[in-house]
Amino acid sequence: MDTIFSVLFERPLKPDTLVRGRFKLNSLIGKGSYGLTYKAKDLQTGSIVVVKQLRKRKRHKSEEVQYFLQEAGFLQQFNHPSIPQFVAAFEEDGVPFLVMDFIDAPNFEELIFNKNKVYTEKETFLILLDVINVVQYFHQQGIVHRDLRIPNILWDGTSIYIIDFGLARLLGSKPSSPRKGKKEHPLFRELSVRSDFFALGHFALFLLYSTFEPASKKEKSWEEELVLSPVARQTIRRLLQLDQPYETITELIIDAERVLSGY
Ligand SMILES: Nc1ncnc2c1ncn2[C@@H]1O[C@H](COP(=O)(O)OP(=O)(O)OP(=O)(O)O)[C@@H](O)[C@H]1O
Repeated sequence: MDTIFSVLFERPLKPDTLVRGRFKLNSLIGKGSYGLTYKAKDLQTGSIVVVKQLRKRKRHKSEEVQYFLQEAGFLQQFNHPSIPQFVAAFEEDGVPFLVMDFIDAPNFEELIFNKNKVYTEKETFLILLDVINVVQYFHQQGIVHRDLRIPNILWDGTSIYIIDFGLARLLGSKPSSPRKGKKEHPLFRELSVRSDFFALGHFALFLLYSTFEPASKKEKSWEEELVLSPVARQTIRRLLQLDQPYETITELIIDAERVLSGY
């Protein structure tokens, strides 16, 4: 039986644990509030996979289990080279697991802050356009990601990947309870395509700021600090909903292409 202690201080499964007689765990790669994530080997196919395990304290909350299964359902439904391929979803000893392909690419948080990569306006908009094409794929299926942050967007130098559909929702579904203890701008979690556009505005700013060298200690706004072409600035203003927000992704694609046509 689970004690309160074992639920609150859940230990990750040990390396070499065999889950479902098929997935051999290698290392723990993430410990979020919702689950534990491992890199593992699929002994059936020989591929490297990611195994997500829902946390004990979430297993008794039907809403959390439902969202965990929903993430599995979305991955199963998707068939896109830039989204991890679904491998399996199952329960073992009452614990829900989700398995997907491992994507061997760094995310933009690592690229910018650990590898000190820098992105010009042109590079930023080329990458942004690739991200937008993937976002368009799931928006067309009525799904919003709601967590398009730099750790969830990966880049192997050639291709973009979007991971972590844990907060993704169907447009028109019932909003879930706000995440406890998380201070976040309400626009990030809005159940509309605008929340993904808002996040893409921040994503673009992270890339653009990689070239920024502060000239003074005084903090200024991004519009004062970054040297951008007028159309790039306008696109970001609309993504951040400082000007008329984009209603559809097609309008956004047109503007991103306009930025690139200036080069
Ligand atoms: N399919 C995948 N391929 C490669 N790495 C992945 C994949 N899915 C997740 N990861 C990596 O595993 C780690 C854990 O990811 P996870 O989605 O569980 O979220 P988290 O960031 O730990 O938690 P939270 O989203 O709750 O803050 C992250 O470093 C993420 O980059």
